[in-house]
Amino acid sequence: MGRKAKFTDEERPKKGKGRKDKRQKDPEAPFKFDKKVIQQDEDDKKLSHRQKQRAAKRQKKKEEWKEKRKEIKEKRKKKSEQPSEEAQIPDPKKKKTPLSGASAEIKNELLSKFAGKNSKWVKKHKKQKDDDEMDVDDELPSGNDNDDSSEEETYAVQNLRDVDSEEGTEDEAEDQPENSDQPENPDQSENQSEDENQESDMQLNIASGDVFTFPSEDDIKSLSSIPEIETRIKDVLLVLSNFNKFREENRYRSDYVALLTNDLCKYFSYNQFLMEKIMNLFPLDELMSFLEASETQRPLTIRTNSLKIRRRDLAQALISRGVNVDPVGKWSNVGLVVYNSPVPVGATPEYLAGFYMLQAASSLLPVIALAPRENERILDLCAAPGGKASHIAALMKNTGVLFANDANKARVNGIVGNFHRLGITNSVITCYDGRTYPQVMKGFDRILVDAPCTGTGVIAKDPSVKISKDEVDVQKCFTLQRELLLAAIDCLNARSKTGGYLVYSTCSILPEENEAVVNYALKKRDVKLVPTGLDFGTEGFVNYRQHRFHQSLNLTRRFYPHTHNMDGFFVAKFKKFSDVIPKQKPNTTEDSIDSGSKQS
Ligand SMILES: C[S@@+](CC[C@H](N)C(=O)[O-])C[C@H]1O[C@@H](n2cnc3c(N)ncnc32)[C@H](O)[C@@H]1O
Repeated sequence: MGRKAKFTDEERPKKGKGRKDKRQKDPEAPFKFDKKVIQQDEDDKKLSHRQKQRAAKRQKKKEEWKEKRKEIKEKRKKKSEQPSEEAQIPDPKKKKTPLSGASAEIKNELLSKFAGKNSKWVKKHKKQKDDDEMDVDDELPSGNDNDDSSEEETYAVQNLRDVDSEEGTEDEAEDQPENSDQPENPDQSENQSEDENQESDMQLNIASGDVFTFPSEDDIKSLSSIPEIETRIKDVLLVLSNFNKFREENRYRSDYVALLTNDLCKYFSYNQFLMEKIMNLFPLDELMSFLEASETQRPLTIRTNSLKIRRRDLAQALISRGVNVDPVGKWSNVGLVVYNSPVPVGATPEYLAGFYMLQAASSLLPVIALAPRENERILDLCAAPGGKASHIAALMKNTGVLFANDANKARVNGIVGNFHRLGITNSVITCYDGRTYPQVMKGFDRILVDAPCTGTGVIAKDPSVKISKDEVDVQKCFTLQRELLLAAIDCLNARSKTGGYLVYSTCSILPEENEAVVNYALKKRDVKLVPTGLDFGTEGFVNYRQHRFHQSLNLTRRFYPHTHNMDGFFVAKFKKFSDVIPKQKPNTTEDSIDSGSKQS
């Protein structure tokens, strides 16, 4: 591909205005041109109040960035004058990422960053391992006094496309190639200094070496080797990291984004639909972290069946068989991570005796949020094969009644088998379409809706998701999810003395299946969101691209493989106030968001 064009730090020659340029006004002009004041005045007249606020915010950010970049550059310069041994000796312990092996220093910098978040988690976890006594084995939920919360990283919804859309439509952005260099992700404060470091590193690389030249159509078509794609991904990431500086003349951000999407699809074997969905969710560096984390399965975890054994005793029994286990974290008093095992963990005598259930760490979360109590009447609407339902039964200490339902007959057999093995005696297992459950039974104190979904949070477990999902699948899922959620709310007893709570969860990371479904229910029933009780995880989206959800959506929680070292997961907890069905509002913008028609 046509590489080797060199960029210098010098100003680019000013280009004449193209056709589109003339048509569109330039939102960045106040920060860019010499005619600063005049332009500012002009724009002030044209911009709305909100646009002006945004512009002012962006300018402030940009100035801060400039200052910081300067500082970082100086620091780096000093550092590079005294080369450290560390920088020259490769660390053999460093995690090998799927993108390792490509040539540029840029890539190493980026990669060390990608691996960094998980390694932080791992390190912390190791430290916790020492601290976390095996005898933290109360039978009740721990209340999630989780130290992991300090590691929690909140990410802005913004990403490449959002940066564009903040300026207006994507088309508008395309029309203004000169000015599309926004400070990326202004809300992403936690990652900002890391990003700055990274960017300054990349700039130094640029100053000293090759720079990416946009490939021709033929090059794109003919390119097939993975290392070449890998290098190009790095190059395009670099260009996008400082678009004004590194872009090619007459190339728009959208050209690079399209190229990146195409290459990421090839490199990670996704269809374009899902890759675009994921790109909409994360800023660039986080996108890479997510994609890489989704290539590796999360650690195997098991849940101690507290009806039969204490976690400490189970751990001892397994350790004596050579199974290396550790508490999953302070947030759970029943979860154990299995590091390695000389025997199949699903066939040990302890397993057959019902001492534990094989369960992903993420699947403990909705039950912790549900917080079942003894002697309650609880429904698990989509229960098969019974992982979460059996956890609920254990927390109920086999008292009260647990209704475990699933629409799939074959899968219901799985519930029966597991409940027998685990010694659950307080359950009624049913096989109904959950949407019809209000006609079967009502008046539950608590309900779990662990809804069927696209599985975009568990790509590592089921890589077929990468190529098998399309828009229709997503629509089918969120339609069913909405119906199941409304039916479940109708089954809930608003006057329950102990409860009136419902937890909605999915193993999808798509807002269409999560925040949008929850937002829909908030309008259709007399329910409110309450805190999940999970003090780690990332807040659910209140703003997602052009969509605006109810403010309380920040009480929901998102979990990601790259940030929490668990499958991608979503948890929301509702409290029901009455059986009143709110009057249908006339169609508003938000209604169209809820209908999913605007989801892109
Ligand atoms: C994510 S899985 C549930 C996993 C389960 N909660 C556990 O922890 O083991 C979703 C389940 O929903 C069931 N399902 C799909 N459509 C349903 C419907 N209309 N009513 C009830 N269950 C349904 C599927 O058969 C599947 O078992």
